[in-house]
Amino acid sequence: MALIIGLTGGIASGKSTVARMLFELGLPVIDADQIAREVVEVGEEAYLQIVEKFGEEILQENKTIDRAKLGAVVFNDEEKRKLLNSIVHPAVRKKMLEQKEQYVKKGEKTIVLDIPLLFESNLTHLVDKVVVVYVDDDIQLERLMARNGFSKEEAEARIKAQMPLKEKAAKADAVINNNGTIEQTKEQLLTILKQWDVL
Ligand SMILES: CC(C)(COP(=O)(O)OP(=O)(O)OC[C@H]1O[C@@H](n2cnc3c(N)ncnc32)[C@H](O)[C@@H]1O)[C@@H](O)C(=O)NCCC(=O)NCCS
Ligand SMILES: Nc1ncnc2c1ncn2[C@@H]1O[C@H](COP(=O)(O)OP(=O)(O)OP(=O)(O)O)[C@@H](O)[C@H]1O
Repeated sequence: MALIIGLTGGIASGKSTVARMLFELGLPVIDADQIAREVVEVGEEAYLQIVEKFGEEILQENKTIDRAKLGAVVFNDEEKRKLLNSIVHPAVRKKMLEQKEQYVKKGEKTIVLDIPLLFESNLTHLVDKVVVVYVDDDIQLERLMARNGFSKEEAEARIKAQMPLKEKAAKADAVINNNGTIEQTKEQLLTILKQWDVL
């Protein structure tokens, strides 16, 4: 039986940073954000539904989805966010599980599912252990504004669309505190993996 690790956290808390470390350690990582991009490529079923429900105004000239525009809509309107989630999430879940099965068939002993909305979407049953990448509120806001060039309001709207990070940390099997340096984060990750006999 493979060990399935769910990697989650808040927006800009450092999930991708930790996912990269896991990948560099040789573990297969399945990235829900990446899959969420693939399932809305031009012509895909989810793409067609998004255009039908949100209108052509959320498209760029080359017909691909304008993610900044769609983000501005859904992170300021809960109903619209739920609508987008209901279109995108089933397709993401299906593809994630297919990829996981392929890794299981290949004989991988540990598989990581990087899922930002693991708790919000009630997907914890898909994993054996949950690691939450945690940062304090002020650092999260700062890093999100810096990385995406968002105003404080834009960044706060995105943070508010998720379960508070402290609540996620309380539900985790292990928490990585990513307030410090990348090196400190790596050390915490290695300790957890050793505890779980992954390394
Ligand atoms: C709204 C969209 C177009 C904005 O795209 P953008 O390129 O700006 O952001 P990106 O996809 O890289 O997401 C960045 C982060 O935002 C957060 N986030 C994304 N979607 C959501 C959501 N529906 N609810 C809460 N947080 C979200 C996650 O922490 C994610 O890691 C895009 O996020 C999207 O299609 N979201 C719906 C699908 C989804 O839930 N994806 C996340 C996990 S499957
Ligand atoms: N320990 C750290 N020290 C300084 N900067 C960091 C640290 N960890 C991550 N960052 C930076 O913070 C930002 C957010 O990190 P990252 O992209 O890994 O978060 P994420 O949780 O994957 O975000 P999202 O939910 O949006 O996908 C990035 O710009 C990253 O380079």
